[in-house]
Amino acid sequence: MTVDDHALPPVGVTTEVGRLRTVLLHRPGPELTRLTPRNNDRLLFDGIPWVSRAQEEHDAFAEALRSRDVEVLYLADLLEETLGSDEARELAIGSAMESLHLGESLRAYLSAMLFDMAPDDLALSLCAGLRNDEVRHPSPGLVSSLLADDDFLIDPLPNLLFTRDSSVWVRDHVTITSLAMPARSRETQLTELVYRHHPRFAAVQRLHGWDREYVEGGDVLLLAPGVVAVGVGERTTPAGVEGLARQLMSGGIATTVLAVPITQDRATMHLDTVCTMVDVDTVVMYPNIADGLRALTVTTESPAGTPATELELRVTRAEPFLHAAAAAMGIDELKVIDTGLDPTTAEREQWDDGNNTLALAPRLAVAYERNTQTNRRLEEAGIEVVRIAGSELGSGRGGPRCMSCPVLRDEV
Ligand SMILES: NC(=[NH2+])NCCC[C@H](N)C(=O)O
Repeated sequence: MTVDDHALPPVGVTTEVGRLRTVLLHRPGPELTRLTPRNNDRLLFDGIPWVSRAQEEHDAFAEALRSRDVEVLYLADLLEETLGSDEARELAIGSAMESLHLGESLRAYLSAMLFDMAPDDLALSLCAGLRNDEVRHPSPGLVSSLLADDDFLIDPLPNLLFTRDSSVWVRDHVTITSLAMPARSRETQLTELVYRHHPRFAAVQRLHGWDREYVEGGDVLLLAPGVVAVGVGERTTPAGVEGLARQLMSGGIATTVLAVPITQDRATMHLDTVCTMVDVDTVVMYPNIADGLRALTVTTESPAGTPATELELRVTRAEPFLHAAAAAMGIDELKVIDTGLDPTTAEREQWDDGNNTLALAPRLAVAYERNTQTNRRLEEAGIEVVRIAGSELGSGRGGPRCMSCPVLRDEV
């Protein structure tokens, strides 16, 4: 099949705040029903969400975007469409069957069973997982007899909800990230599959990959065209930021990468849990860290086109993040909206993703309604806030930015 590139919908993102045109979301589905008090920590949820309410909240989020002319793509739809191809189906099943828990007989049986499934059922099994007692093996072998009924043969992926983390668009390239926590590592096998095999993305160039150094999308902030900040902490590793910087610079997609160390802590797992952009020169930032955040600036003298591994990188000493960012962006000052909150309120609202806003355009951002004080301060600073409910969605520790992967934004 040859693809006419011109017929494909446009893609590309150069900043955090250009008018949002197309976004990738994942409507929470049956994978959330897999969460129990015994597995929620391992699966990176802080509670057990009420699933139907989480879906209502998510539908309202999607509707808030659509009503502002944003095209909403759903990961499950793209995955199902992708799995129509035998090649994609084989790859998807092959990588889901790599788990060492399975053993040869069960692996062979399951692979055949999955291959016979219709694309929608297969997509469901890959996302919601498969339990031992859900497989009707006519003569259960050693492994399925020894495993408990409720052991997962394919682990569920409740964090698919946070589409921000599993891919990042930088200009017209898509970065397939590599997720650090075992509970999430399969997610990027699925995003890579979609970007590789779905006809909509047939002309798109991919960077990085699910099997490379850890880089998570929540750590990546497109400060300005060609200037990318990358948080380094619990998720993205030092080697991850170097790997990404090399590819962005080799491809001529970025000229400067700021590596931003963040505390290795659940509350600050990604840079976007403490800092997001709401205008071309303005961020909202968790006040308890605003002064302490630092950055190393990475640039290169090697010309674009130099192979990523051969690029000579120049790295500065760590300096205050706000200075480094402004210098890299070529502006006098990167403004911080001072939410002015007392440390306890700030800590509570940061935990509930108060700083995790999704810009729909300069000075227009989606935020969880529960963070009343942060939102009031944003409005006082002239930011229009689109409030959404997130009492259930937030139990996975992610806000509007985490739950969205922008695919197309206007340039600013
Ligand atoms: N970009 C983000 N801040 N994503 C939040 C991800 C939350 C998810 N439960 C995790 O722990 O991985």
